[in-house]
Amino acid sequence: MASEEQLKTIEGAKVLMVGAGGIGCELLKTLALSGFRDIHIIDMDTIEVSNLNRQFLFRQSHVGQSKAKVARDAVLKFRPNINITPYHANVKDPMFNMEFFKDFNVVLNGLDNLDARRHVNRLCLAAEVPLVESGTTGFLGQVTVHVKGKTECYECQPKPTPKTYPVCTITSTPSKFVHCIVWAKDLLFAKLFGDRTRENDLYVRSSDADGSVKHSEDIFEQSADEDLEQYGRKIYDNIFGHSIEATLSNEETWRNRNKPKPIYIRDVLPHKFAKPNGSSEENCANDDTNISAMASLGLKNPQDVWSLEESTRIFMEALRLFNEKRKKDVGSLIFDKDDQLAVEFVTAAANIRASSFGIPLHSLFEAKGIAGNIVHAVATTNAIIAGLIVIEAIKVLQGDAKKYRMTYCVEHPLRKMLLMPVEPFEPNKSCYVCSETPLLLEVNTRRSKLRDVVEKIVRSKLGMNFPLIMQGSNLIFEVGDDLEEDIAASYASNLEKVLSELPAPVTGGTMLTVEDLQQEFSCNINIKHREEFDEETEPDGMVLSGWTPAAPTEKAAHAISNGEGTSSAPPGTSEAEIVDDVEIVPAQTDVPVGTKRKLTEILNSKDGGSDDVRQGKRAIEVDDNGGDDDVVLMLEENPEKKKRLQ
Ligand SMILES: Nc1ncnc2c1ncn2[C@@H]1O[C@H](COP(=O)(O)OP(=O)(O)OP(=O)(O)O)[C@@H](O)[C@H]1O
Ligand SMILES: [Zn+2]
Repeated sequence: MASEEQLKTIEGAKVLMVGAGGIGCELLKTLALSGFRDIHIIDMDTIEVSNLNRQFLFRQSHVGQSKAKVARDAVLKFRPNINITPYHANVKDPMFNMEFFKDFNVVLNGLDNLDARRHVNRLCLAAEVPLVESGTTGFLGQVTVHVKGKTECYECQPKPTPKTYPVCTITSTPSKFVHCIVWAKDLLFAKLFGDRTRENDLYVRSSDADGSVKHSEDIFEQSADEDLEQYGRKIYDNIFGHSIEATLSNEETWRNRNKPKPIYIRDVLPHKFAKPNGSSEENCANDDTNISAMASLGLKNPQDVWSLEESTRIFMEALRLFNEKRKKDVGSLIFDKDDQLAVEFVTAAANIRASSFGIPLHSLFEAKGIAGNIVHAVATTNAIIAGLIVIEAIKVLQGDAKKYRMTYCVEHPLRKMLLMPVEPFEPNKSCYVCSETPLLLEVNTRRSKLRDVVEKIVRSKLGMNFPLIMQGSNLIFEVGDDLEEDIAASYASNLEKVLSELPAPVTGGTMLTVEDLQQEFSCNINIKHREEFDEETEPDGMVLSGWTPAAPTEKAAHAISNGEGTSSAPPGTSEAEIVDDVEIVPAQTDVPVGTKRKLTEILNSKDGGSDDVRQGKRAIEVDDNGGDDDVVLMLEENPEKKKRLQ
């Protein structure tokens, strides 16, 4: 229960929530029930069926409607006298500018992507409004507090880039199911149904009539004398048969690996693959996203693992359906985890490849999770996180800086849950966002074009949407709808010039100023000329640095991926092991049962004692503030140990 003083603060506060999804629904409900009376919500999405299992403010009848608006209506039903203002819009829209942000006492994020989080962080810094940031990944989650000048900003700690795999593992030597999924989704699916003019590492071979193998790109084209079944069989044999055969010819590759087995369709489906009788196509053909190869083959349970024959049938049927029912999309499709037919095709192709490489097969449900980079959301984690957001918001509104906590919800290797509150970190002095520290860009100024810097650095690494680039007082590039024609043309021509040949040349020693007026954000980049870059480790052909995390031994925060490397992981996890996008956090303590220790002591303890913890021999209570009520408990063997969570 809130104290009277807290209630007064709560009732007078104007709060902005960004995101009305899994965390957002919980948060809006908790805010309303805690007494908040003036809440604004921005969400750009409409409700999807897949949201209904956890976004409890939404019902089947709301599918297709604005999340922000429906969330408002649902909460007003039980709190009719409060003000909730919904915006069905992207938080990056220009209307949500610094002036808009300034109007709020606190901003609460319930987002799911790095881009939007960075954008909100920058506007909160510019408007000097405190931000309570959050994220969840399955059982993991965190709430962090960002107050300009007092605590670190959301970008003070570098975020990890999403996990990538070496191309050769994907194209030639997969050893895990995820490698097969990446191959099926990013190479095969893209090649067959996406933009064929794009570079694609799928290396395929086609056999001549006489059986010899020749390299051929055009096997992906259906030739005039082929029907769809022949076309499908040709592709199947090439990617699962001939190309495997070809990689086997390189003995060296297989010296220490299990050799894959080529698969030819005649051995799996010897007879013509007739269109199934009584298929349910009629029932589902109206909506593209409902067209399903599983439905037309009568396979119902997404949790079943298909046999090689079933995967082969799905592969052929999905290929047919794309070409017959979704012909208009073919050539421009991008894999989408909510596109049923795309998921079916990718699952089937990944499983056929997995069969070939002796990798365990997976169900469509599992494959979809891997392909969509999905860690299935846990409603309870969202509810816990929403509660913690409100607790921090109240502290922020009361200006109770000493009590701010960043709280991490950790799934321990033993699958015991741990809530871990830590004092927020100070701003990182080398953060290019909240301090004025310049960045350093090593680049070959005689080879790289301005376009490379804009795309690879300014947009991608710095997350700017409307960048403006200056060399000294010379404007060399700007994005905007209202540019005069001749200026727009000169910027367009600058993009194609190498840096050293720009009208205001950019060479070693030059300092660039990069601004995003919409984000009210600007930073400086010192340029250092470098001739060579390592293709493997520096694929961008340029390296941005000068922005380092705060020293890990003091207070370290890392990031657990949430969708796109978005959320943060607990302190003391600097050696966290990243396994398929989820960080596994090593246990870090050696404390006798029942002992209370300050969190910093525990995090700094060298010997770790983590084996004991992993084996369930100890119970640890972490009290970060000698009796403060932010107490965390990890229970091992003895389940009746004290439980006190906030
Ligand atoms: N730039 C943005 N502007 C406004 N809202 C955004 C922006 N980016 C993300 N969101 C919203 O943040 C919410 C995040 O919620 P959540 O993580 O539960 O994702 P979801 O899309 O609802 O579910 P899932 O991705 O798991 O299917 C979404 O409702 C999404 O629309
Ligand atoms: Zn910062």
